Amino acid sequence: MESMTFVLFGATGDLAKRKIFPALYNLYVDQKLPKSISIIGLGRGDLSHREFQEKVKESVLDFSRRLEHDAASMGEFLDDFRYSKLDVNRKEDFQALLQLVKQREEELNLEENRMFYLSVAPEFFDTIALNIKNSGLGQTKGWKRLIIEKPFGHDLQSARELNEKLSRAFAEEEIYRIDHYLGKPMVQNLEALSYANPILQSLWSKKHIANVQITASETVGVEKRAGYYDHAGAIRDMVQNHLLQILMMTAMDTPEKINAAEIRKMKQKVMESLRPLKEEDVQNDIVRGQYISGEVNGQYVPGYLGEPGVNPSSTTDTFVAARLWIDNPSWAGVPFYIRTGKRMKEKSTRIVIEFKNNANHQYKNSQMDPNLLVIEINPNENISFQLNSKNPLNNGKVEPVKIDFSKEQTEFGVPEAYERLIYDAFNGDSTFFAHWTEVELSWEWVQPILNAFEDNRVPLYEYNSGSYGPVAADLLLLENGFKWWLNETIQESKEKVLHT
Ligand SMILES: NC(=O)C1=CN([C@@H]2O[C@H](COP(=O)(O)OP(=O)(O)OC[C@H]3O[C@@H](n4cnc5c(N)ncnc54)[C@H](OP(=O)(O)O)[C@@H]3O)[C@@H](O)[C@H]2O)C=CC1
Ligand SMILES: O=C1O[C@H](COP(=O)(O)O)[C@@H](O)[C@H](O)[C@H]1O
Repeated sequence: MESMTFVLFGATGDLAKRKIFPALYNLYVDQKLPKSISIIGLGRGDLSHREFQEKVKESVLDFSRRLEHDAASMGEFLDDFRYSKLDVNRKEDFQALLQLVKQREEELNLEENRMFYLSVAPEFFDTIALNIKNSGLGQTKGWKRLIIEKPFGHDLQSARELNEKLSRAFAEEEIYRIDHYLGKPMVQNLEALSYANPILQSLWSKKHIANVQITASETVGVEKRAGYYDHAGAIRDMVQNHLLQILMMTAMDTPEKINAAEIRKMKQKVMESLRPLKEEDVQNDIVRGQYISGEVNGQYVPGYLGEPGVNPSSTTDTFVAARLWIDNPSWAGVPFYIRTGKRMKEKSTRIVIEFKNNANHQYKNSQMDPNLLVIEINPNENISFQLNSKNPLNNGKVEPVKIDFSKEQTEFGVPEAYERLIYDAFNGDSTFFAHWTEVELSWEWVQPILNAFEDNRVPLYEYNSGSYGPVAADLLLLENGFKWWLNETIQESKEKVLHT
């Protein structure tokens, strides 16, 4: 891998502490960091290089998936880190940064490859990009790349404005927009499931699939992020980015070649075929909810309006469910249902593919469950297939059987999303980063929902913490003769589990 400089804006923040430093450490242990690298952390406070290295070490000890640490190699890892004080609005701080970057490039004999990671509030993205350009940091003999965190804009217009500003300093192919769901192994696996399994490829369309359900439910509430969340809601926090990205990855046609350009082209086609929401569709196809108090995992928790920092009369959505239609030859007529919510009964991100069930027509009086393909993304990673089979222990009755394709976990766990994504960015592989066109098309689809929420044209249903969300979300499926396949309903089936 080429030598490089990694500049981290927001190096004293929460994301750096919990995700970015542990990811860099695990990449280092797995020998996936460039052999020669200079890592420069930035924050507004006064910190010596040594104090900063201690902070990095603490975060690795607290949050790394690896629990064993060798002091000598930890020392070597920390040696790559330096700190520079920087306020995004102070041009002279960018000059000081440039001097440090150059000094380290000389000391370590690095190529002039520079990666800038913006782990700061989004309102700083454009100022930083501009200052990188104007200070000379962006003029390199090698490459330059920009990694940015979400949220990418607050609505369609602000996203477009932001993109226009960023594009004055960085070309599209230099921008890596992080959507950490795209770093999850099972999401990355979606394209392989179809191209590597001809049997699935032949089933993967409206001919055999009755509906697709994508769920991202969480047990946590708003936690300490009310300042951000109360202005964002589930629609901006989860739907516009993560859920639509999963939808694209699930519904895309198999690309001719497996590379970033082809995969992104296929994803874009899905978004282009997504039926736009008319004003009246929003009321019919979107369900909005907000949690009230209840019990989660046996513990009483307050409602959203009682959370610290939340406006007591807030109408922010903490739950959204939607019915979507992809009007292309593969999926016309197949409803896609998505839903996400905080303070729900279980933490579960998964895709359930329900196959068409002709057996009940052919064999009168039989009430067989449909075949289901369940792709569990988080917290467990697993693929299972539900078939119907005779049970010799129940008078040969035909019952659902779940076949489980789980992989053994290693002692250190699998690389986290941030490890995979940072590694890909080091290598210039943008396959699992969101392209601007995808982001723009996602905002275009979401914008009528934002307008309807803003104007209160969609009811705001209360749901109990610890529940599966408002009943209206069940009706969304019932209208088409379906139901949400919950973890517990799938597991209610007598299980015969075959491990690969
Ligand atoms: N935390 C998370 O789990 C997630 C965060 N994100 C996104 O990541 C980004 C960072 O989030 P997070 O780490 O939680 O935020 P924090 O508030 O914890 O940290 C913000 C960082 O920005 C720095 N900063 C603030 N103002 C300035 C300024 N004027 N000039 C230079 N630096 C400044 C802070 O430095 P100082 O210490 O000097 O104040 C700090 O390092 C945001 O875009 C967020 O939306 C995305 C997904 C998850
Ligand atoms: O981006 C976000 O994702 C998390 C959920 O991520 P997961 O990997 O635990 O599924 C969510 O809690 C947060 O509100 C949102 O900003």
